[in-house]
Amino acid sequence: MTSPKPGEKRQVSPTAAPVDKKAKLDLPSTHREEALSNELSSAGPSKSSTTTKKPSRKAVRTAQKNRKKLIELEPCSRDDIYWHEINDLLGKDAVDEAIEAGSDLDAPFGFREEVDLVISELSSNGEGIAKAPPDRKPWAVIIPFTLPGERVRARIYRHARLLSFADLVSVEEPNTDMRDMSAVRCRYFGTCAGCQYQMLSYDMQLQLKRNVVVKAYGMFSDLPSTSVPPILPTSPSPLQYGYRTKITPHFDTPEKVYKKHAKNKKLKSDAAASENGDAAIEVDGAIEPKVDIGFNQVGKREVMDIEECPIATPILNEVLGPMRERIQKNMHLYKKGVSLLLRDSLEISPSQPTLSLTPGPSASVANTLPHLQPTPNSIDEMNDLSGAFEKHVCVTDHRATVRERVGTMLFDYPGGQFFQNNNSVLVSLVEYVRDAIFPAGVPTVVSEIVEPSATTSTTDVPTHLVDAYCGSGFFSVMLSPHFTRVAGIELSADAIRFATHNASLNSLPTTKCTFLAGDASAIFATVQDFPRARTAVLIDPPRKGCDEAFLKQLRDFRPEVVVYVSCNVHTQARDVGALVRESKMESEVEGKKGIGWYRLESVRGFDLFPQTAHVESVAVLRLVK
Ligand SMILES: C[S@@+](CC[C@H](N)C(=O)[O-])C[C@H]1O[C@@H](n2cnc3c(N)ncnc32)[C@H](O)[C@@H]1O
Repeated sequence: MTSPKPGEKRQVSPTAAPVDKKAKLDLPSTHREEALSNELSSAGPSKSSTTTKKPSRKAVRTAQKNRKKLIELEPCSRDDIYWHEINDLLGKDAVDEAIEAGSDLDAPFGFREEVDLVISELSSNGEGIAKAPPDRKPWAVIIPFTLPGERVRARIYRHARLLSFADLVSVEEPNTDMRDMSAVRCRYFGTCAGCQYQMLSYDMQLQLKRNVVVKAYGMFSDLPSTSVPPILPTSPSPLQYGYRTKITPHFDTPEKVYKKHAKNKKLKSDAAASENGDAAIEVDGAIEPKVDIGFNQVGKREVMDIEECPIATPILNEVLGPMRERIQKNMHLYKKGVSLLLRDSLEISPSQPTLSLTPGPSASVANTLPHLQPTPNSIDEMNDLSGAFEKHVCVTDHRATVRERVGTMLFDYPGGQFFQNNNSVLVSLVEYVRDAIFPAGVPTVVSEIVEPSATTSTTDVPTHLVDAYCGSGFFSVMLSPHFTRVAGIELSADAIRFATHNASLNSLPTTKCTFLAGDASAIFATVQDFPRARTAVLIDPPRKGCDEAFLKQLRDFRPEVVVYVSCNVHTQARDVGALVRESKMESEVEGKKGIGWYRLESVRGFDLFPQTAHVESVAVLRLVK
């Protein structure tokens, strides 16, 4: 038996024994999932079945579901990435052996056991990975905030397949070439799940992100190494703190917190307060207990109370404090937990044209606090333009209109919709995409619609742009000066309304940019009049990447150049690999030899998320004949 590919199914006996989670939790040094896996591996009618109560169907189903969850991984998901990394770290033989023996879910650690480990490498998810000590069976451990070569003490809290997760207790021997704790700016670093890399120099962060791109193409593209060009150095973000234009702090259901507090503290006034479904009391003018409002704690579902986030823009931090106080005072009014929205916006003056969802407020009114700060699209622009100082406000309403400036263009979009989160890097990102589409140099700005003749050769520069997954038209509008026609498609009808509005906000001719609400694959039917040899297709899908239907339509359309932008380099590598392979196979079919295939020309990471392990990736594919 060989180690299964991610997502490959393993049979689970329908007679698997039931799991009494509570009882297993009480076992000393035994973790819930370890207990679960032990139960499951003893599947089959038990010898003592005459004395043991028959498991209920529900219990069997739950046990099977839990096992399945640990084994059948969503391809390219976080867990699937770990699985690939573990296979590399432990070696195929060890993995196959454990699967063969059926011990791939039996962890060699107890729940909350503390172990000394040496970190072997960094996972693409940002944590250190260590091998279990030599006196244990081959197993891997994931520990956040650790670096390769470090000797650390860690406390195990969860198991998966051939893998355990642990909290970092202490770094016994730090990697002093990499770790610089004086660089850390956030007091919650090491506990908050938001940032992974504050202890690293920025150059080191960029190097690590390049490694993630390299590994992603190795793990998921399924291309020979000769088909993957050397991954380019990661493009830096001009701002490394104070860049994030959107944050979503949240809090849990207050009632739960009150009940827990009441139970723990046994407050005298609990009974009275509980009668109102509210165990909060006023102590010296302050509401007790305070509900934590902030971000998730690393490795836990618990929310941490965080009053400031140094990667967020200044206006968001200014608003966060008073907002938290207001909510805390009125916490008893909340029946459920809430995810708050704070979005950095330029103030929209009442005289300026804008669009909003229903009659909701825009960035000119309500829920905003003004703040003067430079618009950090480019340092040159900031220095050169006298109007570079614009008023920033914080939008907290999902339906309110947010405005951002990128270079010379303005964008409006609803607060709850997608927009790139790091404004400071967007001009360089667009310029990179533009230069990839026009490798011989950017043509003079195209101001009029001049349809190319039908006899154009493939060496002609692109004149048409398809913007798939276009959101509120960011790439369409930014790149429109270089094309005669632009067509965008996007699932969200609201985003499409804003894309159309953004074209007019930036005075683009109405005939130049057209936007369609629908599934991305529907775009190709609407651009049949676009000359394929002079069309560039830009793809910027959500994290899950493109589906088969879209990739098939794209190959059928066969544009001259494809630029694939993604916040998930793993699904990007998968899709790019498929595009290269399938297009090559198609081009080798008798009678189709002239259609050409896609060569992966370049891949480069962009750092849209400094201090975190995330990386945006831009892949460029060109049709070769
Ligand atoms: C990463 S965002 C990119 C948005 C835009 N390119 C930008 O830079 O602002 C991905 C977008 O794809 C949209 N989307 C998701 N699934 C889609 C689908 N099947 N077809 C078209 N658009 C889709 C989402 O609504 C989201 O706006």
